[in-house]
Amino acid sequence: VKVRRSERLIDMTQYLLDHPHDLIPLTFFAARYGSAKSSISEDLAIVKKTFKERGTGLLETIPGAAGGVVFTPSITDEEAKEYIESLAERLSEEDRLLPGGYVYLSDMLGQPDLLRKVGRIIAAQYLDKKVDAVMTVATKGVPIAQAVSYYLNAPFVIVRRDSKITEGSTVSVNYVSGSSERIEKMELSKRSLKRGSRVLIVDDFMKGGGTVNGMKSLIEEFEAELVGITVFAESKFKGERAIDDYNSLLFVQDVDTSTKTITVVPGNCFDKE
Ligand SMILES: O=P(O)(O)OC[C@H]1C[C@H](OP(=O)(O)OP(=O)(O)O)[C@H](O)[C@@H]1O
Repeated sequence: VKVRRSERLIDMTQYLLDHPHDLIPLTFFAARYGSAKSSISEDLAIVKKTFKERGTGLLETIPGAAGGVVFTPSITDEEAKEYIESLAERLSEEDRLLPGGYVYLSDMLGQPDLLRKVGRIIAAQYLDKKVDAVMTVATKGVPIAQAVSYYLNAPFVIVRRDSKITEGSTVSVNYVSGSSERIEKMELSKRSLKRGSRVLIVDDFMKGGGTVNGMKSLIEEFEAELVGITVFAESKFKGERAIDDYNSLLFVQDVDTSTKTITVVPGNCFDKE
């Protein structure tokens, strides 16, 4: 039975949003709606135009028999900036300062709407890159990595600071935990990453940068490739950070221990444009 255009457009949009980065042949949609490929092409042109105008993402058409369409989620700079500014404001208002200059984020990092938006914002930073895996360290980085992995349609891998037999054989590295000048160990199951994988590092918070540095050396141990680093928030760090090329969504600019207040502003991710 033939499906009307208005219904096709709604269902096709939903399908594309649910299958980011998948190559979907036109014949799939033609069969799904009992329509000619030419009608499907016209439908997709409408979706492509609307996605572009609304900043939903890119809809690329791959020509040829093995061709089809690929949806790559994105977000406009304006929408991302506006959202991050609202997060900065929220973080500055509430009592979130922890000892050692850390900031309490766990409530925010458990909110589905925040994770959806942050996942989309971070994934959009790597729109033009190929990412085979998203790497983070247990525990607070995990929800962010999962959100980003949805939008990139790439698996996420969890680096751990403790050994578990359920992880099988692992590769481990020692790293200096910047904030505490302590030598720590982190490890990743050997099964997690193939050689040559292109890996994006995400984490919830960066202080001394030791943790991110540890993940960088793990990626080298796996003979994989670092695509980029994005942290949800970073704090000022007096010492020398061993990482210079990273993105942060938020920056804890000022910490006043007497009034227990912090000033949070948007991070460096907008400076790079
Ligand atoms: O830049 P650094 O000085 O290395 O600090 C950033 C680390 C510390 C903190 O993790 P923890 O709160 O220690 O551990 P978990 O994420 O498991 O809560 C945070 O999630 C980053 O991973």
